[in-house]
Amino acid sequence: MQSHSYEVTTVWTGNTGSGTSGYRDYARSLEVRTPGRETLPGSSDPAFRGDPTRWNPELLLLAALGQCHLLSYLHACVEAGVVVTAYEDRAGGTMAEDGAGGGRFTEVVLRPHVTVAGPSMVEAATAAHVLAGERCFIAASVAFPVRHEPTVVAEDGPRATDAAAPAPAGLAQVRAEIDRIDARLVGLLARRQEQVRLAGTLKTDEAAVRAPDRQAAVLAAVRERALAAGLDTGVAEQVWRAMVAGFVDLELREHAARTSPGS
Ligand SMILES: O=C(O)C(=O)C[C@]1(C(=O)O)C=C[C@@H](O)C=C1
Repeated sequence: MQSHSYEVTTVWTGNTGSGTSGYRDYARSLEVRTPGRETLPGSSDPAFRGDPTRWNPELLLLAALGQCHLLSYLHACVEAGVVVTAYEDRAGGTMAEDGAGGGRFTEVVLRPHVTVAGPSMVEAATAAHVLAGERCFIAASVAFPVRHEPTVVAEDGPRATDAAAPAPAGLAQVRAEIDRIDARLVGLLARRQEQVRLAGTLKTDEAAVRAPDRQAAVLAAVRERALAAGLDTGVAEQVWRAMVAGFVDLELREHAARTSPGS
């Protein structure tokens, strides 16, 4: 498992001369610094004597969740073949005080408004928010629900009748694109094969190689992804069944070679 480390420096800049001699005697100003970035002016929420022109921790928490969802979402859209052309999120959060000096966020709602290149992408673009929500590292790290109220629209005008739109592609052009996609798929399958081979070396017998439960889990996951991406689930299932059968055969051949007498 890969891990990543982060560091920021937070410096209080609000000593007005007498330090924290009294609740009203100091400013809440601070600076958040990290090498190579602009310094972020921070403060507390104005409800707690903060400066309304600076970033408070509550806003930064919303900003972290909003950024993280945006970035996870764009990636999920690439995988789903969805072309996003604009994204704007208006996130809101509720923090409740507990009456004893503490408090906690009870909920954050993200309201991303997304524009995609064409009407055929709207459904998959809406579904991609679910995957993005699951993958967002920051949402996965907080102890309150992060809800999504997304809206997705397609860019104006039916593309095919758009005067500026390119002429419909001929069969040769379409086939050239299919060939390019196939070339990428072959590369991905070669990478998959490496991992499958590795898995095979970690298995002790034929039953473990066949692993029907794992095959069912792979198919179920692919079905969900296909639904989210707008890929026909029947096509996805046929392709994956055939592909996994091929890899099981490969693993069985290699397993037999490893365990045959004299090998
Ligand atoms: O996950 C594994 O154990 C694999 O070996 C990979 C794989 C696959 O191609 O997805 C191949 C053989 C198993 O029957 C199950 C799944």
